[in-house]
Amino acid sequence: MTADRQPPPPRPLLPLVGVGVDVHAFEAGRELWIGGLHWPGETGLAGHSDADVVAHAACNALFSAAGLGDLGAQFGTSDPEWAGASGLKLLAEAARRVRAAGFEIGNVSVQLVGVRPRVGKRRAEAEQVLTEAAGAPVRLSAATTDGLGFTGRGEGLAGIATALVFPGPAPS
Ligand SMILES: Nc1ccn([C@@H]2O[C@H](COP(=O)(O)O)[C@@H](O)[C@H]2O)c(=O)n1
Ligand SMILES: C[C@@]1(CO)OP(=O)(O)OP(=O)(O)OC[C@H]1O
Repeated sequence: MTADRQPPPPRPLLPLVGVGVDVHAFEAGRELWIGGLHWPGETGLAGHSDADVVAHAACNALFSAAGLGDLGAQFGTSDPEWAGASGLKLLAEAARRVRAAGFEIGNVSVQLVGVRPRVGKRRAEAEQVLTEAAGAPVRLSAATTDGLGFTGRGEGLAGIATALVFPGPAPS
């Protein structure tokens, strides 16, 4: 059998988990977008897109679970389509690609690592827009790292996510 006639891989019988991380440095003069929300008065993050580390970590976790690589592989910085793109746009497109690859999405959980913004007071709002974008439940939590590391020093923010996907209906 030649390389281009390999049989398709067996369909997984169990749900598949994925992991995702994203980090961006603060950059003065940029707007801050986190969890699909604008945070007025907060310093923004440097990036080719809006640098929403929560949405990006969620995308990375979804791609990881579905075996689709990662954010950079799917949304290259050379593509003007993603210049300035919102995290919600990237998350909606990531979810679309995961479903197109034959998976249903169970849920995504994301933790923001950093001191500011304080996500607790806007958690419900962020979870709503992220869930709408993914078409599946997305939960958001946060931790400060107690002053340690680059997040503790206020140099940037990190997002860490897990995602669960499961095989969709078998193709007929
Ligand atoms: N950006 C953040 C960071 C934390 N929180 C909330 O504060 C709690 C305490 O944080 P620790 O790092 O000291 O554990 C945390 O559990 C969150 O509820 C937040 O809202 N936004
Ligand atoms: C999102 C993309 C594309 O606009 O750019 P950035 O906003 O810089 O974000 P990063 O987390 O470095 O992922 C790479 C790219 O996919």
